[in-house]
Amino acid sequence: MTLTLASAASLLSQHNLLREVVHGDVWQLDASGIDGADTPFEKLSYDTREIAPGTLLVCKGRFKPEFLDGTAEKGLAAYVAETDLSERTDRPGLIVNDARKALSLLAAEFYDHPERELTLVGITGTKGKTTTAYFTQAILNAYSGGRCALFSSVDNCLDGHAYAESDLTTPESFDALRMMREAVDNGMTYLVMEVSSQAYKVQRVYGFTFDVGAFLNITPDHISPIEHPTLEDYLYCKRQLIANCRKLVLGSGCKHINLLREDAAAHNVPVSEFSVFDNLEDHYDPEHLEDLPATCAWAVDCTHRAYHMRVDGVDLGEYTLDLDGDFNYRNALAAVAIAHAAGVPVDSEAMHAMEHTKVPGRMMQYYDEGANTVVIVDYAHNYDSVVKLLDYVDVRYGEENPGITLVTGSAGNKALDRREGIVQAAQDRIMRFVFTAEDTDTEPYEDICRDMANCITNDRVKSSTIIDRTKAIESAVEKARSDADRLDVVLIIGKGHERWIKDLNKHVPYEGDDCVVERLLR
Ligand SMILES: CC(=O)N[C@H]1[C@@H](OP(=O)(O)OP(=O)(O)OC[C@H]2O[C@@H](n3ccc(=O)[nH]c3=O)[C@H](O)[C@@H]2O)O[C@H](CO)[C@@H](O)[C@@H]1O[C@H](C)C(=O)N[C@@H](C)C(=O)N[C@H](CCC(=O)O)C(=O)O
Ligand SMILES: Nc1ncnc2c1ncn2[C@@H]1O[C@H](COP(=O)(O)OP(=O)(O)OP(=O)(O)O)[C@@H](O)[C@H]1O
Repeated sequence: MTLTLASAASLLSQHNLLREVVHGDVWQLDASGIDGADTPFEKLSYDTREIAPGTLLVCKGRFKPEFLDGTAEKGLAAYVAETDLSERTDRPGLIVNDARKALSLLAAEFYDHPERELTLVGITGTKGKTTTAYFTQAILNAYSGGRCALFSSVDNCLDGHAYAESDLTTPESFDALRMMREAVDNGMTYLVMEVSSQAYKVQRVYGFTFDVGAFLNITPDHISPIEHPTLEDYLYCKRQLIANCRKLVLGSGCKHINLLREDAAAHNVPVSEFSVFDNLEDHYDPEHLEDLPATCAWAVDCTHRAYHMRVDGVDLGEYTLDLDGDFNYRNALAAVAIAHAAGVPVDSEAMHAMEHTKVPGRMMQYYDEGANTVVIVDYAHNYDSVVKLLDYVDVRYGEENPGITLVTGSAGNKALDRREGIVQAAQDRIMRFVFTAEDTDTEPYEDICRDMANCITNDRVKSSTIIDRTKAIESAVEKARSDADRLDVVLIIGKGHERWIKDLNKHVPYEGDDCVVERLLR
């Protein structure tokens, strides 16, 4: 479909976004009288640095009028903005109530609605989005012969098998639609994407309807001046996925679950809830398994190395994942329920496809038997995920009473609640903290580590700060290996497989937690 000034004005008007069309001193509702109003735009962009001849520019967010200087020479055809920018450009402007919503609608039109050619799966939740998205993609790929694309906070995949590092958990709407078009042109029929609360806050998924939406869980996170002012706002944004999906897969036990059910009922969205039990006998009579929830999983034995799964009342048998942790079995059950809601029959072999899926930087375990040491590199970085990680250590290694060291930092300038959360989750269960650098913007690493150390209230736990992350890991691992009499578990969290650390919000090259550990244990 071609996008012109006249058709863009008409689309924005239909969605009650258009205030007026400005061209010099002339302000009007009808764009058709403007020279070139029916000439197709060659390009759509939200960045002046990307302008080429025939570009329609959408000015959004913290856009500055001076960015327009010199854009006429580069080929700016017209712009969309929330204010009249005629003082900086003689190009016509579509003045709108919400430029981010406009960007999403215009991009869908510009790329000829690729979202309509894909079965769209959107996954939200505080924790488990990436893992569940990878698991779901594995099932849908197995079912469709490799026709499932993925947008995740780790990587994007537009052809079912090649992965490229991503910037955001949920891409900007324009980028999402551009990549969807590429995915469709590559023959993809499914897209699994993570949907962050920010995505709804800043309209990155405006106008999208997900064939299946999944709401995994909600725990405090992402509360800061640049994300969400309150937990209520965080949850409110996440809840928008329910209003914008056709079927909902919902994690039972979610806080405020009644509100989430009400959301689904208010929007006529059918709900499939899933539950996970550590120990089935504590909850159900093994003689009456017909009483079980339709979609659930339970640990096969006390080692939790395998789970039994049941979906929509059908027994799927035992699952053993390549990724340890009860939480990953919960993510796996979510993926199976999502795939079923997306049309995969419960008895399809594809339902087992995620058993050998690994997710970069999640639950990577290393053993040094000679030194009686286990090292785990994981992406836990808030209260709940650290609790869950320590629960796993307890189930797997608890009998050996290990000495646990936690190597952790926390994000600078945002998600401020994580600092206290991580310390509180761990301080009564570990031997030692090593505080270190994690991604920051302007806030110094030293201040973040000091903040975390100041949250310690248990005076039995040891702590030290080594800002250089490589050195922090080296020190923690070497210390653990020096004492072979007792089992040591070193948990290195918050960066996963990332090969950079952000300073001043810019990527600074970094060896990677997993690579440091592999080098040390070689
Ligand atoms: C708060 C927020 O959503 N910010 C995002 C947003 O910023 P923005 O629109 O204000 O953009 P900006 O960078 O200030 O610039 C304003 C506009 O001027 C344009 N520009 C800029 C310079 C220039 O010379 N010319 C020009 O036209 C920019 O392209 C932009 O369109 O748009 C940018 C790209 O369009 C995003 O990169 C940026 O995300 C920031 C970096 C970010 O990190 N956001 C985090 C909080 C986030 O979204 N996280 C969630 C969460 C994750 C989770 O659950 O783990 C996520 O989905 O990733
Ligand atoms: N279902 C879950 N419940 C609680 N914690 C989980 C769950 N799944 C994973 N985790 C923990 O959270 C970490 C991040 O997992 P994952 O990347 O899948 O979640 P995410 O929602 O994408 O996270 P984020 O938005 O913070 O990047 C894992 O390394 C693990 O420690």
